[in-house]
Amino acid sequence: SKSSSSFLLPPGSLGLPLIGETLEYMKSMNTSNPVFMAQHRIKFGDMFKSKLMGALCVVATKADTIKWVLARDGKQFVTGYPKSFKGVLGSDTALNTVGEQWKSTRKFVVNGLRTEHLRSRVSVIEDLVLECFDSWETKQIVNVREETKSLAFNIIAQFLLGSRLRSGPVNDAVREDFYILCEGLLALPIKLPGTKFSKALQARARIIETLEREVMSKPRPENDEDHYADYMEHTRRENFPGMTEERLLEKTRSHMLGMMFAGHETAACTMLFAVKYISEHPDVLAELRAEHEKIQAAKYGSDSRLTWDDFKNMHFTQHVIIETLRLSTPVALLWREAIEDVPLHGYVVPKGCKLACALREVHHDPAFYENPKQFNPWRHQKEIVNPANKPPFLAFGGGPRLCPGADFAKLEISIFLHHLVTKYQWELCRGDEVSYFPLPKLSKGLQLRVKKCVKSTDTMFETSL
Ligand code: HEM
Repeated sequence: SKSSSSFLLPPGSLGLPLIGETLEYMKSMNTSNPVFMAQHRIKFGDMFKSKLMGALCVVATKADTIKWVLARDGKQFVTGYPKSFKGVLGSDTALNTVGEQWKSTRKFVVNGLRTEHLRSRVSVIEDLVLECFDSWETKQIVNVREETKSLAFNIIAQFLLGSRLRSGPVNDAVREDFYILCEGLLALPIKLPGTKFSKALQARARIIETLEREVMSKPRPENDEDHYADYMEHTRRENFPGMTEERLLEKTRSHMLGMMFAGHETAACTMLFAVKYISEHPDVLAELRAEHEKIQAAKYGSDSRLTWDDFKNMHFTQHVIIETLRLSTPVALLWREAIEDVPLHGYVVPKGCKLACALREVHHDPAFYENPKQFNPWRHQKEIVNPANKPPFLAFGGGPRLCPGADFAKLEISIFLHHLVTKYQWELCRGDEVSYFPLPKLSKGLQLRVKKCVKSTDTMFETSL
């Protein structure tokens, strides 16, 4: 029973009434060296109970436990994101649905992100990347956070709605509201005027209203994307009992917002941190530049466009991306909820209890990663030489819900890095503080003093700011 099994929860602390240890966790993640998890592990062990984001939970920090839990999605666990997630995005995003509804949405999303589709998207993504870099020509200092946020937004917007949401006032309005929406996702779900949660709900309503008035009501240009209409059509065909048109509309709205969220902040954050790390490691930048200059040189002219095969040849770039994801781990916690009493390491995760998978802890575990705080893309080369030594890498999750957008994200980040290192040289303006809540961020957004490459062999600036 619930009462007897809760007796078998692992040791831990439940903190203050209602909010539990949420503020302590957030405070720690808002520093450059979050120690909340490490300190709890020392005190209570690798699996401990806590109260985070308003819910009693068991926190798992070891790779094997996390992989085991993720593999049991839909069997002993279901997705268990905080209330604020459902409130802001709606309960029909892939991340929030379970059972047949989730399978149907998953099928649709995975199909849209298959290699054949990605292959045909290379040039559209490259157009948007080039648009971003063209705008750097008139700037001496660029703020990488702003640039990557708007680039990643434009890429996912193009993927979902094609050219109808291309840059312009509608794009700006939706994007600005989308940032407000994201701020409310992990806020306490308090609907009082002025709270982040309330502002996020208002932003949600405005986004839907704008999209439906300015985008969806306009005819779809030939060969253009319309994820919205296609998703509706797909769901209609699935013929779920009791699916009224109103319900279908709400489901589609929620799915669209979920896709925008899933495909935007994480990718933007990875681009931002990749730029930070490569700027701090000239040896990595040199090898990265060499890889991309080789790709460019093989095209017999710098104006030639990238192809899927070029992407497949960006081997070192993939190590840089994976290492950036390992070190920064954009999604630090994955949330599940037990649907029955689940015995785990001599304890019981009782039915209804949340389980938080601490991915960051896995990626910083010295048992798997030597010098885990060091940025070292070459460490992933060794794994290829000996796959048996492959350490756990969970930045894209695992089990049935493994991120379906992983290749899409790697593609867009690779194209971004290609044009960055072949077109620009830069110098880092120092003074940024790193913190990690809700996603990894930099206090000043990473400012670069940029200079267009005159010839590919130019070296970095000599002067320091
Ligand atoms: C570097 C970029 C990205 C990272 C680090 C990332 C990370 C993740 C993680 C950890 C999950 C699993 C969540 C869970 O199990 O609870 C996930 C799920 C998901 N991601 Fe990504 N993601 C990225 C990019 C993308 C992109 C570009 C898209 C879309 C184009 C996308 C779409 C999704 C969707 C729809 C899900 C839900 C899957 C499901 O519940 O079945 N992601 N992502």
